[in-house]
Amino acid sequence: MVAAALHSPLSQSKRIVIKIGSALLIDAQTGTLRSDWLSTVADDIAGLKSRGVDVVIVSSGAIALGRKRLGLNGTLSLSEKQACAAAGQSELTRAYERALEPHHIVTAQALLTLTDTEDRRRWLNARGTLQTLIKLGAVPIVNENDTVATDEIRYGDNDRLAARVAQMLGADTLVLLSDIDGLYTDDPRKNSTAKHLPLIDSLTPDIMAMGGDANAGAQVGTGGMATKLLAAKIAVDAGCSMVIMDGQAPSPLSRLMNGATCSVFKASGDPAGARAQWIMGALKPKGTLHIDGGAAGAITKGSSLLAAGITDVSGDFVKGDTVLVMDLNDVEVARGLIGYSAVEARHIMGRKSDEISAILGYDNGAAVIHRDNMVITS
Ligand SMILES: Nc1ncnc2c1ncn2[C@@H]1O[C@H](COP(=O)(O)OP(=O)(O)O)[C@@H](O)[C@H]1O
Ligand SMILES: N[C@@H](CCC(=O)OP(=O)(O)O)C(=O)O
Repeated sequence: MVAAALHSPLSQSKRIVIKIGSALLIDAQTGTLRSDWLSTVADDIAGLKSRGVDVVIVSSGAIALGRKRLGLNGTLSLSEKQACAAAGQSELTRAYERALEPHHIVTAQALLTLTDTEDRRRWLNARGTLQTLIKLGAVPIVNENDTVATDEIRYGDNDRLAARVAQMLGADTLVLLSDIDGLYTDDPRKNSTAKHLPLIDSLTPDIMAMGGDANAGAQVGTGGMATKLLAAKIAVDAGCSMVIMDGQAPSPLSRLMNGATCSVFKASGDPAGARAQWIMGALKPKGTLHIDGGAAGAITKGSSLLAAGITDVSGDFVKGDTVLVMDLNDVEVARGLIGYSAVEARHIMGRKSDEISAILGYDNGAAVIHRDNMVITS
């Protein structure tokens, strides 16, 4: 059972993404899974969930496990890595299932590509699936979809994928379990005078330079410290604190709760604020929805926007685009990421949510704009 120490980086967390690197899961000598260690992680996860914390795992290890199963040694080509990932992924998922089953926790495999986290239509789909799994009490086990992820369109490391998942889900904490207890001023395996940094308030160019080259130090996995710093940038900008700790010994999350040495990268703001800024700033509106007085009242009180309150649709947009929401006097009330295309929105405007599937032949959910994807601007 995990009990939160007052000043632990996890003490205030409500939603945590935990990234587990290959070096922790797989024994470097034998290439086999460290299942005893994994069951202590499962105990920690069960403790967190019993306190009401949402937990999502991003786990590497498919390539390392598949390499052993397929009997491949030495440097691998990209297609060999992809083949190993395909052969190892089922074993990886099974390992989490076995570890969490005794706690009656359901696991769910989610394989994502770079495009799924960058293209907003796919982003909304992935987010919807993961949010639903969390709501149902399951623990999603995320990895990169290596089968389709070629060099140009792949992360290649799960540090940044984990940060994108944290951003997508509005997590407040991202924990990278690594083979090192945090960020040092230089690679401590090469420079014995390197100093440990317990708290990083700002990702200055000096800090970013401390990671050196990607792949430095990595024996079993990929990435080194450089990709962890890139992940930190994504996470803190999304209002999510990031922790790097040495996860090699058993019960890493309990140890973190009890004050284990780590590096904490402080979030700038909170996830809701960062998301609002993202919707308002970075994304150019592609269309406008006009809504009636009842809908304007409902969304300003925090409800999602339903089709029934929409009176007019203009512009040409697809699912995931930003649209403006105007009242009947042409005053902007809100803007947000829409769950339907312009064509679909024109078909369903003014209609009841339970009519959507009969009108379109499918249903992307009752919310034309979900409250989590909308900023009230009036
Ligand atoms: N400034 C630094 N601080 C800490 N570790 C560093 C630094 N620069 C490079 N490294 C190396 O990065 C390694 C961690 O990366 P990696 O092995 O890829 O971890 P993981 O498998 O958890 O993704 C460390 O073992 C260390 O050798
Ligand atoms: N998708 C790959 C991830 C590779 C990777 O990021 O490894 P690591 O540096 O150990 O986190 C796999 O499952 O092997």
